[in-house]
Amino acid sequence: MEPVVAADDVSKSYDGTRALDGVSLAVPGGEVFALIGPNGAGKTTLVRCLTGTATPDAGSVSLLGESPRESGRERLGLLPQSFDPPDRLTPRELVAYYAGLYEDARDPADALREVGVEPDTDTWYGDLSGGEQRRTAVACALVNDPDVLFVDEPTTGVDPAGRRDLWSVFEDLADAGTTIFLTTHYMAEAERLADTVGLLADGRLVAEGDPAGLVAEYGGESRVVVETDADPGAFAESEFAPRATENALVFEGVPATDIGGVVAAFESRGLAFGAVEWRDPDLEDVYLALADDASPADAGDAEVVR
Ligand SMILES: Nc1ncnc2c1ncn2[C@@H]1O[C@H](COP(=O)(O)OP(=O)(O)OP(=O)(O)O)[C@@H](O)[C@H]1O
Repeated sequence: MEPVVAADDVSKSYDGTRALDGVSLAVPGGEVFALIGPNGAGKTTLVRCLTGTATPDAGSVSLLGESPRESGRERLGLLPQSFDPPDRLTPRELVAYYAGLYEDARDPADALREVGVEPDTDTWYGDLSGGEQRRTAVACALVNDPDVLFVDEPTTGVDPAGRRDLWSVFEDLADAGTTIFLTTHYMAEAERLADTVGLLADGRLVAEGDPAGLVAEYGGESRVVVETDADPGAFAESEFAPRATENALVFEGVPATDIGGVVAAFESRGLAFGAVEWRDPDLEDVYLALADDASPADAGDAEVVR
């Protein structure tokens, strides 16, 4: 079956900055694709190419089987990363404005309720909290009941409970057959929602696959994470070779039964430490392993993990 969203060897530069460098992907109908990657990796540029608001310098894109500029706008929902509507509109007025652009739109109040915004509020958009603004923006993107929905960082600025509410909204849409293309900096969001995750780094898709497959391939082993300021060098003469993160040391490959050994190693060295956690690797570990060392020189074609 023809993919709903497709990119074939897409490249795009801005004034000498190569934002996309030979990206290919295909999203089948009804799937959720999550694009992750560091700031400046090219995610928004890819979304813009796929939705027809930017034109690739090379390669081709298709949306619902057509050039994005030609595919009917009533079938597409788009929440751009920066959405800056007039401040002096209530959420209902704003969503009604978007509904008015389509022949057959949903009831604005229903769309607002779905994303958790009170449709009868008199508060202007400009006075809503950042999270309420983002939810209202999501309501604008889905008011035309699109077949394919692009959401560029939809939950940035939304509090954890609100984020989970929006995840349920996206899950319900996906269950009803909507194809969703999501970009996010929240790995838990990608892990929960996506059928397929693509990791973009320096304009190249360096890995692609289902979340569990990516974790199995790149996430490494289970690990003990110890909150501490201690230097990993303190363990040079030990059986452990920890790696430092911002506020912790990570002891990879240590089974749960050996937590005591790690704790004893801290105590015998007189090193201060806080919380001790044993956990399996997750998508964040994949991201840290791949996004950090991807460079244009060493990023080959995306390795597909299924
Ligand atoms: N309109 C533009 N003019 C010039 N450079 C641009 C433009 N849009 C993007 N870029 C550059 O292209 C690169 C990719 O940017 P892009 O916004 O696509 O990344 P991103 O992955 O979405 O980043 P973020 O996670 O910070 O939103 C960056 O180096 C950015 O500065």
